[in-house]
Amino acid sequence: NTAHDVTAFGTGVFGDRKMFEAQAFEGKFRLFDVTRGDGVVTYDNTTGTNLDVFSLNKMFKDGSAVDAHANAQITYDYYQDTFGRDSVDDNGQVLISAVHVGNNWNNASWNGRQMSYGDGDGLRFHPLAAGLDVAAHEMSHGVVQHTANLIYRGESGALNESFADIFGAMVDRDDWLIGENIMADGTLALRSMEDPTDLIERRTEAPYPDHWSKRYTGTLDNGGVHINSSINNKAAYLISEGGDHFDVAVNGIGRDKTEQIYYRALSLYLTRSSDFSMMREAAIQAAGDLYGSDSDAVAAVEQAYSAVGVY
Ligand SMILES: CCCCC[C@H](S)C(=O)N[C@@H](Cc1ccccc1)C(=O)N[C@@H](C)C(=O)O
Ligand SMILES: [Zn+2]
Repeated sequence: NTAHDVTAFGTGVFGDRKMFEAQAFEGKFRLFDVTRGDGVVTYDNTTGTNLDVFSLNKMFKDGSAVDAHANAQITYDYYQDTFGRDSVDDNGQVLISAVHVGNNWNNASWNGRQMSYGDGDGLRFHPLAAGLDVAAHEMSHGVVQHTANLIYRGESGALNESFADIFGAMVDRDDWLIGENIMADGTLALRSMEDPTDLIERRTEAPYPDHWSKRYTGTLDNGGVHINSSINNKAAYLISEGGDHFDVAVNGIGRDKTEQIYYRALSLYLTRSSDFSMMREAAIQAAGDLYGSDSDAVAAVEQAYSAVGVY
């Protein structure tokens, strides 16, 4: 009685019904998708044993498990379809998600091996697994780890966080907001790439920075990795959508070219200690490789980084 792929069904955190690949094994069904790489698997951390989110029929009722599993599949497919990348390591590594981690934990993480999702406290966050951009954010940390492996501190750490947000917004493609569907406190989102200053960052109680001159230089948050990420997020937004920012006009080139430029910069040119200035150079080089050194893409990258004060 070998395991085999089945189409299963479930209800997400917000009651949305969805369909996804799971596995039939020994008369039960479990959230192990054998059709993507070496697998996409989701388990319930409260009972602690791997693969144990199962159902006696093809209906799964744990909303966080359903959302985490479906969102991991969507994000796996994004990297495969957009860049030809097979999972976080480009070698099919099993994509593992754990749900119900911690006690009403208001966060989600990538720990070097797996994605973990908290349930949120219902005041700040709803269960974080419900956010497609959360799954894409966390899986993208895995991609960063297997490429530039940017040190998670200071400017390289802010780039690490920014790449997680950039690809998060490219997977959850209908806006430039991060966490917009899981906020329980009435705020617009956790972060905005379109206008970072729309939102107050809780550690500094100041608007997120949208220019290098406004960068955080303190020691909180590993030197502001979730704060200064907004400077690079704004540059990515401007490259794609264009706009006037601090009297610099940027002519946007769209999401498709923008995601290719960032993926190439991340996977070919950036290193562990790269800073914002090196990010500018890597993106110019990647844009030139892809679209020509005198292309609109190169011009957009130069304009966007100048607009946020990075040279
Ligand atoms: C172990 C501690 C957590 C490490 C930071 C993780 S990678 C992270 O950045 N998590 C995201 C979660 C997220 C993503 C998208 C949308 C909403 C929430 C994050 O931004 N966490 C914020 C709350 C933070 O840690 O400040
Ligand atoms: Zn992160």
